[in-house]
Amino acid sequence: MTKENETILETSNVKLWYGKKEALHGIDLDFPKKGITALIGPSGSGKSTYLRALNRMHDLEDNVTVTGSFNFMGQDIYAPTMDTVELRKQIGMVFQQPNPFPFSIYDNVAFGLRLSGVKDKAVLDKAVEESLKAASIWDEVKDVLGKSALGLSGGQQQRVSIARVLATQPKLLLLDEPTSALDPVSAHNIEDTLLELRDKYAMIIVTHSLSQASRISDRTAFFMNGDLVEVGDTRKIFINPKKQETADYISGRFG
Ligand SMILES: Nc1ncnc2c1ncn2[C@@H]1O[C@H](COP(=O)(O)OP(=O)(O)OP(=O)(O)O)[C@@H](O)[C@H]1O
Repeated sequence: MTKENETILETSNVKLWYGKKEALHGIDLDFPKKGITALIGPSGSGKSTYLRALNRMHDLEDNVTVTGSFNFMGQDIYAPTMDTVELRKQIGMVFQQPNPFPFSIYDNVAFGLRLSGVKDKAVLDKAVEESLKAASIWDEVKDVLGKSALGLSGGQQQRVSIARVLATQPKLLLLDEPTSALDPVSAHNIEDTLLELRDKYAMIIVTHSLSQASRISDRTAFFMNGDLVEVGDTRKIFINPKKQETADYISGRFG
């Protein structure tokens, strides 16, 4: 099997500058087609900066320079011809704050498909139902699909945000601290949802919670000061890391 059959995304020598400040110093990191990779590390280590580079979120900011290679299933993410709207359908993002649009639950989930020109009600109905089921929130909202998503709890809003991303059939999900704004029960529900999705999707999650990383991720990458210190099987990183910095961070000696 070639490497491309096993990996969904290969990044190498990724550097990123905010103005003149170099925030990423040459990250080499690949991701398998299925399963969860957690990005951990102290505040300011570059986890979110790296994550946001993967679906070109930095294009929306001034004064950011990105270099390096980003091979997403044979496509160069930073190719000048890349359609970033299409890219973000394939590489969807879930943010720290649940961010439903001020529309009905149904319209939130159907949003991306309608943007792609899908008008057939039966197709939309099916996609909305399947996405809400996959995000483990169908039973809670199936009778109120016409109501505003803003009326839901934070945890429910976050699962609707996940459903909205899933509706466009992404290959890779980026999750930037998706539970840190939620109460513990809602956070636990999101973790369960991600575990349900891990056999179908590649997911990359930035988390400050080491216990969350150890509970849900298959692989863990440890970032520090804009460098990738080490990446490997989560159990190995937590039980027997190769690098002293990783061991110090895992054991709570800093960060
Ligand atoms: N928009 C920005 N402009 C300038 N510098 C930034 C910007 N965003 C992040 N940085 C800097 O880049 C570095 C990496 O930040 P980043 O947010 O990626 O770290 P992080 O590991 O995700 O941190 P946290 O865990 O606190 O979210 C930090 O030094 C940060 O101050």
